[in-house]
Amino acid sequence: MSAAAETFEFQSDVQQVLRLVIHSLYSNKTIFLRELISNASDACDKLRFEALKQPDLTGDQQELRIDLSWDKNARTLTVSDTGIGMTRAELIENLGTIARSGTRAYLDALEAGQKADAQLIGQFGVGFYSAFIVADRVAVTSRRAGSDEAWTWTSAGDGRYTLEPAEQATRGTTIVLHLKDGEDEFLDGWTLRSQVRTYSDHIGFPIRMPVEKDGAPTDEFEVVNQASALWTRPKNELSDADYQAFYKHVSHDFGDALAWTHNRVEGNQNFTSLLFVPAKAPFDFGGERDVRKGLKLYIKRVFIMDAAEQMLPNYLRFVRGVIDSDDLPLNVSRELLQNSRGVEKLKAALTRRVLDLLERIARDEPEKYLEFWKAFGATLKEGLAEDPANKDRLAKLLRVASTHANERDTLISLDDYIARMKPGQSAIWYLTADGWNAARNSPQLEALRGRGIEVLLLHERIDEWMIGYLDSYADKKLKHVAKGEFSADELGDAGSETATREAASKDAQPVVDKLKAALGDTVKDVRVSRRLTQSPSCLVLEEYDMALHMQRLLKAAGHEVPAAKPILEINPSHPLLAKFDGETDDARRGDLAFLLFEQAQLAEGAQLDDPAGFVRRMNALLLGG
Ligand SMILES: Nc1ncnc2c1ncn2[C@@H]1O[C@H](COP(=O)(O)OP(=O)(O)OP(=O)(O)O)[C@@H](O)[C@H]1O
Repeated sequence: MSAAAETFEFQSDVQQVLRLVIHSLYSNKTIFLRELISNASDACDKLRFEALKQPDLTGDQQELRIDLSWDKNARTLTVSDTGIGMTRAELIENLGTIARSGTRAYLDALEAGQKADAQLIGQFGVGFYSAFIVADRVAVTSRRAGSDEAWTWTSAGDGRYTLEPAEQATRGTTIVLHLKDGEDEFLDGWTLRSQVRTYSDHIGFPIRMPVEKDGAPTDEFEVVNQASALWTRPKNELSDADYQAFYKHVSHDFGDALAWTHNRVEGNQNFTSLLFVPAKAPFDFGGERDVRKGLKLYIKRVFIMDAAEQMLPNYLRFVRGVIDSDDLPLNVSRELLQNSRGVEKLKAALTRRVLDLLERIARDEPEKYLEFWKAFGATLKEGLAEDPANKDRLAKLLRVASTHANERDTLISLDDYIARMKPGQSAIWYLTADGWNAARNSPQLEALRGRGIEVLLLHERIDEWMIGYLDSYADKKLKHVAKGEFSADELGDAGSETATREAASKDAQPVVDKLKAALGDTVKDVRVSRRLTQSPSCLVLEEYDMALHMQRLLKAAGHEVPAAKPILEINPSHPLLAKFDGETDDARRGDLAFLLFEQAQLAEGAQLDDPAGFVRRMNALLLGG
C-alpha cells in the first residue's frame, strides 16, 4: 500500500453479504467468474450506449472486449474489460455499499432461519462480492471513459478497503484476484476455458484468453466464446443450457428460469424478443422499487436502456429478458418511448408473447404452471384491472381455491369450474373473504353446498378488487354469494321447492317484522334467506355494494368509504329464531336480535362494535336468562 492510499470502511451490510456469499456459495464457487464477466459485459454495453451521444469516448480504443488471464507464480487471476470504467466516486459507491432496499431485513431473515442456502443467497444477486469466495485479496483498477485518472480499490474482504491513484493507459476495469490457498484450479487454462464456454458463451462481446504454449500462457490472445448476441442466433442452435446461462446474465438470478419465449418478428415492425419467466420471485419483488427493471432494450444490437416500464404492462413486471428492435432510432429517449405509437404496438406484441407462453405452460405443464402461479399469480391478477383488452385471456389463466376440493392449495381454473357446473346452473359463484377460514366456513355457502354447487373461494386481499373487473367469463355471469338475492333459477331449484320456500317465507313474516323493530337502523333490511340451511343468520349486501371485509380494510387504511349497511338474512327453521319469536320479554328479545346480528358479523370475520355488550348478551342467553 502506497503512502497515498486511503482506507475506508464497508457499509455494514456489505460485511454480512460477504460472509453469507462466501459461506453459502462455496460449493458453487465458479459463479464468481460468471459474475465478473457479466459485470464486464454490462460495462461494455454502457460504454457503447454513451458513445452514441459522445463518439469521442471510445478514443483510439474502439474495441470492446473482456480478457481473462492468469499467472501461476503470482497466483493471480485477472479479468479486464474495455468498458465504461469507474471514477473514484463510483468505486466507492459501487464496491463498498449495497444499494438494494430491503437488504437488511432479508439478510436478517436468512441468518435467523439458518436457510442461507445457495438458491436464496443467489436470488439476492451476488455480484462483485463473489470474488471473495476464491480470493483473499481483490484489486480493482479502473479508469472511466473520458477521464485520464485511474484508481485502484483493494480489499481483503475484511470490512475495509483502500483507494489509491493508479496508472492505467486505457479506459476500463481490471480486476486482479489473489487466489486463496487451494484454489489453484483457477490457474489452469483448460478449466477456465471450459467455464467460460459453459456459462459465458452467450456474452455478446469477445472474451479472450491467452494462447497456451507448452502448458504456459503466451502474450497472444484468442477469442473463446461465440461473441454474438445470443438472441440473434437461430433457435435450433441454442440449447436449454444456453438459454439458462443467458437468463442468469440478464436477470441476475442464481436459479433457473421457469420458461422462455424467443421470437423474431418481421413485417411492419422488425424485432427480436427473448422473454423469460423466472421460477421464483426475487426477494424484494412485490413493492414498486426495482421491479420495473429486467427488460433490456437493444436497438440494432446496441444496449440502450432498461425499458421494462415502457415495454411491458405493470402486471407482467416479473418478466425478464431482451427486446432488440431494428426500427427505433438509436437516439431514442425515455420520453420518446413513452409517447411513441410504435412502442405501444411493441408492448402489445410482447404482452401477447408472454400470455401465449403462460397459456402454453398452463395447458401442457399444469404442475409447472402452478409453480408460476405461486410465485406471480397475485401480480398477474392485477392484469384484469390493468389490461381490459386481454381480460378473457387473463381470466383463463386465473387459478383459485374452491369448495370442490375445499383445500387452500388446490387451485382450479374457471374452465374447470364450468366443466363441473350443475345442469340448469347459470352463474359462476364466488365468495370473497378476509382469509381462508372465513371463506371456507362462511354460512353464505350453505345453500349452494347443499345443492352441490361449487363456489370459488377468493380469500386473498387483491381478490375483491380484481373480481370487480370480471363480471362474466365464457358467457357466464360471475356472482358473489353474499351479494344480492338468489333467484330460484340461479340455484337450479325446481318449482315445488320454490313454492315450499315461499310458503315458509310468508309464515316467517312476523319474525322478520319483530327483528326489524328490534334492530332498527343497524341493518338495511331483514329477510328470509335462501342461502342458509344450518346457521341461524348471515349478512348480505346489495349486488353492487363493496364487500364488508373490503370496507373494513379501506377504512383501516384511512380511506373514506361510503357505508353500505348489510341486510340480515335469517333461517326461520333454526331453533334460535323460534326462541326469538316466542320471547315475550322485550329486553331479552332485543338481546336475541342483536346476538343474531352479531354472530353473523363474527362468522363473516368482522370485529364487533360492542364486544362487551355481546359477551353480556351471550352470557345471559347461556344462563337461560
Ligand atoms: N467491470 C466493471 N466495470 C464498470 N463497473 C462495474 C464493473 N463491475 C462492477 N461495476 C459496478 O459496480 C456495481 C456493483 O456490481 P455488483 O456486481 O456488485 O452488482 P450489480 O451488477 O449491480 O447487481 P448484482 O448484485 O445483481 O450482480 C455495478 O452495478 C456497476 O455499476
